[in-house]
Amino acid sequence: MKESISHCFETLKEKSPLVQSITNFVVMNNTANALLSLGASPIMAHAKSEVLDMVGIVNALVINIGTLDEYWVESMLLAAQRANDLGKPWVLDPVGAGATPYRNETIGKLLALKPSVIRGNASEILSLAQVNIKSRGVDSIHDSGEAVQAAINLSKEVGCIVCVSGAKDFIVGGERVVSLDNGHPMMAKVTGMGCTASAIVGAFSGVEKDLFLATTAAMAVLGVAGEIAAEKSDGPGTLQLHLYDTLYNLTSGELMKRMKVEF
Ligand SMILES: Nc1ncnc2c1ncn2[C@@H]1O[C@H](COP(=O)(O)OP(=O)(O)OP(=O)(O)O)[C@@H](O)[C@H]1O
Ligand SMILES: Cc1ncsc1CCO
Ligand SMILES: [Mg+2]
Repeated sequence: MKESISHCFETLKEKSPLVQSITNFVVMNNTANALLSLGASPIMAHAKSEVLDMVGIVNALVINIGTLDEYWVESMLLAAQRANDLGKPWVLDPVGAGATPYRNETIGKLLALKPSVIRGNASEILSLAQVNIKSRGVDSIHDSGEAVQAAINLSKEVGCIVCVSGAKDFIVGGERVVSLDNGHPMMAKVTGMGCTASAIVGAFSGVEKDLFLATTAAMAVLGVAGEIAAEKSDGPGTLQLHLYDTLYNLTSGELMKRMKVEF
């Protein structure tokens, strides 16, 4: 698996996938910069007048409901349907799932369109799997390990790959589960680190057809880059900056050496 992940990483650098994000106002800049540093090419586009054409030219689509509103939700549904029609992968980041009825209703509509990959924190994945939980905004109040069974159920129900992020990241494809033990607690103190994770999952999905592998590779790269960056940082501000530099300079050798992956 480590070799396949490393190969995926090389392919991404070589192909520089174009990734469309319909994402939230908070993280547009962070995620675009992270994708560029990694070697992918970001485009943020949500106008209903262009969304169908845009999905036509990109390698993957990421839909993140962080700062959703009525207009944006219509764009998201149009874009997801278009990606399905064209057989292109799309990633759902269900930010703040469970926090309000409007978020839940929107997530229901997006789930009906069957995302290729769902990436969320533990509280969000528990909420999507309809485990009756309380959620408190965008930050998880559960450990990722608590949401693994929910992720398995969700993966089977929707027929997609599910990633639960947190101290450990779990990637689930039906009965297959992989865990990654990289990263650093300070990563949770930079806004939109999870949104960046989802964007990177989009980038890998744009170059690797095996979406279980693509998702695992994406989370391994962010985990490894995050922990290297954290070692050089005094706090979340410099972590954000060091993350770009680390993504830019990361080699497949360093990735292989640092990656802690378990079945
Ligand atoms: N305690 C931790 N230890 C190691 N890595 C962590 C920890 N918490 C988060 N991470 C890493 O941070 C990244 C983002 O995951 P997180 O679960 O915090 O996303 P999120 O809650 O959706 O974030 P946001 O909503 O701010 O975008 C992942 O790569 C994850 O592995
Ligand atoms: C803080 C915040 N609020 C809506 S989206 C977002 C970014 C982290 O998910
Ligand atoms: Mg999130």
